[in-house]
Amino acid sequence: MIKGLDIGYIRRFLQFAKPYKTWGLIGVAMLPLSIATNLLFPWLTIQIIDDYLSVGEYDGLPLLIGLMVGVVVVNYIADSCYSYFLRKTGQFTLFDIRMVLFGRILKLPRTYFDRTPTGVTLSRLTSDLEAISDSFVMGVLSMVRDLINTIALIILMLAIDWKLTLIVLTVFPPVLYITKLIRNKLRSMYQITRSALAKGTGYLQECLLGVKTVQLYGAEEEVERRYADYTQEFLHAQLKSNKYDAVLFSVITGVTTITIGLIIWYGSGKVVQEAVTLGVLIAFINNMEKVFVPLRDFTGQIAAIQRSFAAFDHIDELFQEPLEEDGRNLIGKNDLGDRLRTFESLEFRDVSFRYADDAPWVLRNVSFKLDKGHQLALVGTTGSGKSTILRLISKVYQDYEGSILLNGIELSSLSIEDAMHLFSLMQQDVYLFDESIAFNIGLGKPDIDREQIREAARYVYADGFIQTLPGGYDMELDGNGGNLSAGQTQLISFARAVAQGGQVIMLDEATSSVDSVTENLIQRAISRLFKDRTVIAIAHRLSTIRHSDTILVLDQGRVVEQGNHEQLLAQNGVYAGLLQQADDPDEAGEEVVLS
Ligand SMILES: Nc1ncnc2c1ncn2[C@@H]1O[C@H](COP(=O)(O)OP(=O)(O)OP(=O)(O)O)[C@@H](O)[C@H]1O
Repeated sequence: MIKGLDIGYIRRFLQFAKPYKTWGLIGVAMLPLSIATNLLFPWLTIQIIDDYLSVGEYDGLPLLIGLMVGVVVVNYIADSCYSYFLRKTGQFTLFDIRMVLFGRILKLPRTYFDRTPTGVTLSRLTSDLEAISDSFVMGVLSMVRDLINTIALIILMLAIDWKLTLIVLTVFPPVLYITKLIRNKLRSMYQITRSALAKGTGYLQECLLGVKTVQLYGAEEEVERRYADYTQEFLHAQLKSNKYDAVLFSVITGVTTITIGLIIWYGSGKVVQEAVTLGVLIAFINNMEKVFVPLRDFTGQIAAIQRSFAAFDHIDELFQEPLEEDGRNLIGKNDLGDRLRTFESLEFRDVSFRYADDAPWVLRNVSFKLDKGHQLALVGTTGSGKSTILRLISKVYQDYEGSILLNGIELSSLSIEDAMHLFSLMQQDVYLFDESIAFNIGLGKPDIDREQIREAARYVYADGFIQTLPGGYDMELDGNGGNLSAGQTQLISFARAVAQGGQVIMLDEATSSVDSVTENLIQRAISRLFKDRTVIAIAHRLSTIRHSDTILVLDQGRVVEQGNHEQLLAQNGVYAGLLQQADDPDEAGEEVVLS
């Protein structure tokens, strides 16, 4: 009956529902009560009319009417509890699924994010889970209740008067057929509505992200026109489905009225012949709505449940997506002991890497060694592989060839947590949260207190400008640090790296130009780091790297030169060439930009 039903999905879903099974069972227990009271109502109607009102007997009538009120109240309570407890079970289950899924997403490898647009992952956690909640949980709940109620009601009607019931049943097949036809139309309309909405939302997201560019280039009208196209498509699909909905509603109302007419026509003749009692006739008329409305909703519920299978499928894909550390043979904490307490050395031995199996090699046989207290600068033209080296050290990508040894231990056999506490990264494209400056430096870690945050800021010469901002360290940032200058953003990123306490600083120096005062602070901060710390830097300015112990010159993923500033100048090779390109091969060229 339900195409594409996969019991596996449901079983996995039910695993999550296990902790809430008591609520689920209470909800299910309400079902017999709801059905029993639903059936008692027509039965009592017949008793009241035939045994009391028709024969003018009033003794005991108040008791029956009281019973009827009681039945209605119990039916109402049973129905409410059924929905309440089962929905509650569903909501808690979905909450758990959402949290587990989010935790999983955070642990997915970078390659997943490279090949999956953000919007897709976002819709898994939002619209897909909503679809399960709305279409599956609600669809199944109402379908099960309606189905059992309708069948029970028809059995009762058959038991009371099978001929009258046959009149009702003959109307069933054409009603089901017409409903199915209209539902099919509705389904395709819903699909168009959803895809129009998804396209419109995607476009909206893109526009909001790029709103500054839109305003800068005066592209508002064009963007508005395109958005209007998407929104109109959505509106038209909605209007059409509205029309079919209205038709379906009228058909069912019309069929119910016609059936009631037929029952009155046939039944009243039988009442005159005393073959059917008046009570039975009234009870039948009374029940028509209860039979036809679920019939109207039935095909819709099936469609909703089918829709939810697509969502189950999507969510299941995320559950099947291998995690970063799945299948890797990691060294346990006990075996590791103290070997990673302090940084001693990092060595690349013949490391080659490409971003995908069918992608070109980005690093080829790269070898170098960085010892504690030393500085390594990575230099090379754009796309030569500098950032890739930092990404491999940060374990953002893991499937390298060759060997990367951290304190002599293969990096791929270490968990991110064990390896990365030794490193702090100062990124070019730093992300600042919509929180205070203090939060952004300490990243909300409870073991970093306010004094340590200030100390880190002082160390990188950021304290001065932070003090002058309104609210100082408590100033709230917004829009990824939109209320700070590019240079200030860099300094906060430096303070963040220092506050995180990594023993090796990985610096990806920004190329963006900033005002000369801030530039000066940035250069002083970098010089201080180069003097005090172990550093691996992608540096663009000669002033940054000339005092490094080792400069690694990369060209198309290969190390073409290696040595200190003087040695490389003496070689008069690529490094010297890069300096010449930067127009100032001279030692005095403090502001020379290398790439
Ligand atoms: N996520 C990725 N997927 C596929 N290829 C990538 C990815 N990131 C980088 N590359 C490719 O790898 C090569 C090296 O890139 P990388 O970012 O390491 O260069 P870079 O030397 O740091 O350049 P720049 O100085 O411009 O930042 C480039 O050809 C780039 O196109």
